[in-house]
Amino acid sequence: MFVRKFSLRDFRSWDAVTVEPGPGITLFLGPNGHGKTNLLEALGYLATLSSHRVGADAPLIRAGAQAAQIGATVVNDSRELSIDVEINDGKANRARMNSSPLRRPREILGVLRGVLFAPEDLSLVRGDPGDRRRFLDELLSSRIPRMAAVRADYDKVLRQRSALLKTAGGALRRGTRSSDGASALATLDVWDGHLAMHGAELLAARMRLVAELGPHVAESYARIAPESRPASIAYRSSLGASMPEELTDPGHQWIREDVELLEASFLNELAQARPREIDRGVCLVGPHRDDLELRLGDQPAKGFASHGESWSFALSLRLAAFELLRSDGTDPVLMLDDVFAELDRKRRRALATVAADAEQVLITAAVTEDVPEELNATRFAIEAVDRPEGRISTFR
Ligand SMILES: Nc1ncnc2c1ncn2[C@@H]1O[C@H](COP(=O)(O)OP(=O)(O)OP(=O)(O)O)[C@@H](O)[C@H]1O
Repeated sequence: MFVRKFSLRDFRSWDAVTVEPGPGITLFLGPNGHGKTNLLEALGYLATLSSHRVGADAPLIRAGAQAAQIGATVVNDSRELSIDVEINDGKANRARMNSSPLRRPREILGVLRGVLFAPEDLSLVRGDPGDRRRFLDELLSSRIPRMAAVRADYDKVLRQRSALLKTAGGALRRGTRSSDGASALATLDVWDGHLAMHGAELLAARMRLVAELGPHVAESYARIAPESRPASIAYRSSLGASMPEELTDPGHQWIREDVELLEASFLNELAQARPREIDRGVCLVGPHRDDLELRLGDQPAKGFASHGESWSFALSLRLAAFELLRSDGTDPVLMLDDVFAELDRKRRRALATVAADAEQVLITAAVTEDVPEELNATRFAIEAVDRPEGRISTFR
């Protein structure tokens, strides 16, 4: 797969630009802060509907503008598809495919499959579980676009159920069964059912993903840091003792009934956790509480891995995602945001080997010396110029 053309309007520091990168390697060069990462961030947004740098959409809209637009024409197996997204300030975003409006932006997921590796990825190793859950869910939605809807449904139920837990908890603490509290308790069972249904589907998909990703992570890490200890990953579920043990075996062959089994286990764990949940007013069980455990040898990477090991692990996770998407039959677009300067010679070479072989690679760097020579690239020089409307990025 490759992006034949992409256009931005009022995205970050870009007012209007169209880029035709072509397959192979493209290098975006320019001084710090001149708008290189903004280009990859925009493509990353088309691939995942989120930024790898910020949680909210507002900073993506150019200062002074009302909306940002990102569009791309993607070539996959000689078939072209165009997608575009309008990011709005204060109202819902909109998306189109081949110029036809879509009901929901998430319907474009899966069209552009990309793997973006950036300095922020250190948080995959050192950050909160939420960063790792996001990594898994974005990869899931890229491989199985329907999973974005499952995640959205789960989140919706989670919000409703959490609100109910607070109402129920408040009523019980006051010692009176106000009508609000009583009806909250009565309807919790129904919400438990919804949460377990969507949650089991998400959980099963994540567990299968981790089982498939594991060997790729171990292999990538061994290639990047052969002198280090072996790297492994495991899914840590909040179902605790209710989790059926056979499902945790990475070699387990999943069948439809396994999801039903997970759903029953989920309900069981919810029943046990209910007094604690009502007491604390939060939902303590489910995929929103889970983590992807990263280990080096027999130690957790978080808190134990050195800076270099953490970088290698983060890179291995992204390379594993790349290999997994590739094994599905399509090379994803590989985006490397200012990462070579952070890597030592050996790790640069390992990354360069993968990049040299990918269908399309988009790289940002401050200077050409940062990029390994073997990545012979088409180059675009970027600079920011001061205009009455602000500092705007352009191609030199
Ligand atoms: N919403 C926005 N509106 C206007 N300009 C913005 C907006 N968000 C960010 N910028 C500008 O974009 C620039 C940063 O761009 P970017 O992160 O792409 O830099 P870069 O070239 O990748 O730099 P580095 O090499 O340091 O990573 C900054 O000058 C910042 O002020």
